[in-house]
Amino acid sequence: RIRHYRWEVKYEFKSQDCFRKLVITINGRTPGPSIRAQQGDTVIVDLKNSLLTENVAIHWHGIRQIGTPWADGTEGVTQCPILPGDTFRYMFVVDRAGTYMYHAHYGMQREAGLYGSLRVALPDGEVEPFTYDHDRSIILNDWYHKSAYEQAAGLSSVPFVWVGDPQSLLIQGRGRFNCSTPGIEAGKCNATNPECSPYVLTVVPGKTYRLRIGSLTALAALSFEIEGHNMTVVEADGHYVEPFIVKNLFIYSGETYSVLITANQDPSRNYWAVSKMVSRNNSVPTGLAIFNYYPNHPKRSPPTVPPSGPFWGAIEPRVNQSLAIKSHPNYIHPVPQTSDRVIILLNTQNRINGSVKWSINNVSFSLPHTPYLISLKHDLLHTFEQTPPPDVINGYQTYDINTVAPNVNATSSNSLYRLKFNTTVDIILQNANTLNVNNSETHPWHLHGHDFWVVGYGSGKFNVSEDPKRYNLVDPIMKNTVPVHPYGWTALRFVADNPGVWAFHCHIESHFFMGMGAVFEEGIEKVTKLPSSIMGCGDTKRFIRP
Ligand SMILES: O=C1O[C@H]([C@@H](O)CO)C(O)=C1O
Repeated sequence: RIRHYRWEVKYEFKSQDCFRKLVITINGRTPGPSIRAQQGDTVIVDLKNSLLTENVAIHWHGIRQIGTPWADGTEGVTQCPILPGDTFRYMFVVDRAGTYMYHAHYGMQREAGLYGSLRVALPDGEVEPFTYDHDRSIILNDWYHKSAYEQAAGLSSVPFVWVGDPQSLLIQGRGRFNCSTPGIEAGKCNATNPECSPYVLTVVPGKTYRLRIGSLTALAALSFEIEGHNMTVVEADGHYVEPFIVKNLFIYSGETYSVLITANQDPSRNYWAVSKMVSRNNSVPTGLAIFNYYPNHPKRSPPTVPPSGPFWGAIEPRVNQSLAIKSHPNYIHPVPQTSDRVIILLNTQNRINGSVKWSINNVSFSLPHTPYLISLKHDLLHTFEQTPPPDVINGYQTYDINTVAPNVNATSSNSLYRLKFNTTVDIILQNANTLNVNNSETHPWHLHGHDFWVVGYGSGKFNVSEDPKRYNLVDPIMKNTVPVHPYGWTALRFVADNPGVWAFHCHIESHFFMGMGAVFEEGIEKVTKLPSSIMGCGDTKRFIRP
């Protein structure tokens, strides 16, 4: 079946957290319309760019784009940006049921509000390995009052201006900013604006809800909980997990989970649903929604103080949750027991020409002006640097991940990794100290075009000969986004079997902007004729005939 959507993207003034600012909407909304499809459907989105003075591109997060690598929506990698006034057609097959998302993948537009959810149902006659009465989706986000431009300009200037903490946390597009904060321009903030009234999730006592939770934060790692209710985690990034129960769910930008919640508490009142920023010391107020027991009034505030959530700095519970996520025993995708290539990606914060950057193996990633997919398919190899980045950094064995590096300089490059088609690749994400003493951050890494097996996590420095012996090669979960915890490492395995060019990057918007990413090419010779609609920038203009 075909699911056809017509979207118009434009700037509008909105008050998501009571503070009025310019946001990017789809058909007047942020989050944008939810895409609902069934496994095997073809999704068509005709996207009209009405931003007037700004390009756009949308990425279908978690959709592997098998056979349609040009529809991945990653500006600079798989397509040229969509110009103002143009309408671009995204067309792709959703080949696997699960919980996915979409969002802008151009500059820092995602944090301007261009995102939404994409839910793929099972084919007729198939059932999930769990039961529930109702199915709901929410997206968690953080929210900044400064424009994406101001932030991007700050991040690329000397002296460097960091984006700082978000002003609020949104649950399904609604947050609360304290309008009495000193310095707020008169008329900019209105605490009674219905646009910022809390999101309400209404439940019927006794019923069980599948809540699909996604995070598209620009920066924040989150803990999500519903006061007084446990949650059973049953799905992660489109894969069934061996169910486990949590009181609070840690969720990183780019991840999705399904949890089951039974409305089994005192039905005479409402409860708070809370998102809290963790992993960085912060004073961002928690995001609040109302878990409304029918027939109580949906706007009635719960009689209790919202739960304050876990301590921001506790790493252990977050690592423990990562370790708890395993494949559901009846849905194991067997993982290859050996790999053909091991790439160790050392994550470092660096300084280049006086500005702060992030690098992988000392290479701070920058996008070329001509998208790789087109360059590689049409032999425009002069459009990016041909020396590939290293599989392991020189001196990795002796690199001290626990201190600020003695030499913090890195180089900037738009080179990419070329993978042999159908080979099995291990990626070790190795975390390290930042430019600040005693500091290492959490980075959620997202791979386009694939799911990978998460074969291991560890603390400290990855040991090339010993740690692989402890990999989970029995029932590892498959995901498309995974955290690397402070001072730790995360090991992934995937098969390079999807012809195309795929971004792999930290899903923190400013970190990718600062160079925290890489690109993989595989099977470019198997990619069929590229649609001319993705062309029009850089050296691709030569393919457009009058
Ligand atoms: O990339 C980052 O830069 C700042 C800080 O390290 C430098 O100001 C920060 O907290 C980041 O995550």
